[in-house]
Amino acid sequence: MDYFIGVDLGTSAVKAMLVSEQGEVSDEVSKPLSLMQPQNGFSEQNPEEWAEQTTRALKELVERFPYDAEHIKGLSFSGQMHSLVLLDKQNNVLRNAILWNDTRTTAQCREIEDVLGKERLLDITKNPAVEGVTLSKMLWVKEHEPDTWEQAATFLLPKDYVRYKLTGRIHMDYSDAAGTLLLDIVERTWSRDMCEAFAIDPSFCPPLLESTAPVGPVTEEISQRTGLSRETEVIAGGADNACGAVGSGILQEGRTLCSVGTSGVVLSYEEDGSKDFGGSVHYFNHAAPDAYYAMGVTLSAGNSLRWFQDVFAPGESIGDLVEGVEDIPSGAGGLLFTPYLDGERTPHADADIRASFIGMDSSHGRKDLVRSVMEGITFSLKESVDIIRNHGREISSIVSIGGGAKNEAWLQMQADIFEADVIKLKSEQGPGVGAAMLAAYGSGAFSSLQECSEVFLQVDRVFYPDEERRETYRALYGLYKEVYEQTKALNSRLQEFRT
Ligand SMILES: Nc1ncnc2c1ncn2[C@@H]1O[C@H](COP(=O)(O)OP(=O)(O)O)[C@@H](O)[C@H]1O
Ligand SMILES: O=C(CO)[C@@H](O)[C@H](O)COP(=O)(O)O
Repeated sequence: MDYFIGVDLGTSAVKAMLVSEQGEVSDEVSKPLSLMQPQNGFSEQNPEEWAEQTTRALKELVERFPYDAEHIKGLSFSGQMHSLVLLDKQNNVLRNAILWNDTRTTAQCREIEDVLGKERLLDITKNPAVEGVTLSKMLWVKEHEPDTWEQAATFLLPKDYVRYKLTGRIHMDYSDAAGTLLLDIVERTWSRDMCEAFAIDPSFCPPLLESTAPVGPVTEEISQRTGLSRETEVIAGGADNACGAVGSGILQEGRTLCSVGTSGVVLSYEEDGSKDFGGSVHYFNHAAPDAYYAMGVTLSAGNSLRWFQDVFAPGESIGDLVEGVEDIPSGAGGLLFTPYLDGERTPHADADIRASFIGMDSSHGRKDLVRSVMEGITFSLKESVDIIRNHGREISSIVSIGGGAKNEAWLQMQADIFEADVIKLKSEQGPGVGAAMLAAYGSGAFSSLQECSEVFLQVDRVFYPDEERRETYRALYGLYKEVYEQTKALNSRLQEFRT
């Protein structure tokens, strides 16, 4: 039997999964990644750690593989989006990567809008200038670390750097390039207008390819270190949300995805690049050929729960922390949480807003707070569902993936709040499964991703909205939305006290 490996380079961990040609996940390895937050709004990781932990994960997976490594026919990648890796002429890393959830670049976002005008920016890139996008991070380095910028010869995104370390070849696929704000997403070329406007030499941008394209074998050194065969096809891979979409069967119009990882996203398939969301959500190239998707992003989704566990339940697992939330009534006894721990992206592109608990009283226990964190994250994602619905998409069912989909009470909450059926697949690791599917299709095991999805993806359970809870949540959602407006000015005034 043939096997395929999907590597998902997330923010909290790199996960490698081995999937058989019949779509069975036969093994998984996860290696944690450290996050550096040296200052309020800053978020960085060391690219060498990504490469090292990925290599370790692959070595473990291959060591445990009971057959000859040549049975592993393909390997591909899914990676956290936008995070900037700068390389010098010898392809050495020049500084820590500035991550997708780093919000230091508000001034650079306004600069991008001022230079181009919002309309023209949307015409070219289809996306707004938000702190997450890679171009704003480049401009920050240019301004604040000119010596580093001077030495920079090219840039990569996280999984591209890992793939470079494994194969010795430099590329970027369209689905990830779309998140840089330098790609003309319809023409699928680096935008000459964007590069010229910000004095970025076209040679700085890596060669582009399809997510499904073969890039060559792993190097001899990596083959020695991991046990991987040099016969295994390495396939380019894609942005984690694009891979999540592949790994959840979001391969035709009308399909929608919700992911709760470190970030949270709601994403809907788009057949072409012609729809106009006016920059209210992202519009990116899919990892599936010739397709797109619209996507809203909650910056601190799973991260809000992880933060809560870190501060109030250190040493306990998130699984233990969320146990029993289903016994707490909807609305957590009048408690609302807004998940703006690191600012927000959709629907409020606001780096200064911060999180709140509203309505806390002495009857509330820890479980009430946990439920309200989960509800607040879900309300935030509902705002993205609404934007996509308001642009004419009917959303009656949503596939739910990411670490958050491990908890069934949360999936029920999603159904009640989104007012849609929520589908749980056999594996909640959409990006990893999607990367394995790209590996399988890209190495020739299937004639299309659709065909591959019919073999690889199986529904485990469907959660249906409950009428009574839906009504409760409708009322609470109205109040939730007011919290942003009511706390915005207060948060601006608190800014000077942040460290
Ligand atoms: N048992 C669980 N129940 C609910 N949520 C969970 C559980 N385990 C992890 N999570 C959530 O999933 C998040 C991690 O999801 P994951 O998809 O692995 O993220 P990433 O790809 O960003 O590394 C955590 O931050 C946490 O909030
Ligand atoms: O910034 C975005 C999407 O625009 C994030 O979704 C990142 O892609 C990180 O994803 P996770 O670590 O949460 O999977």
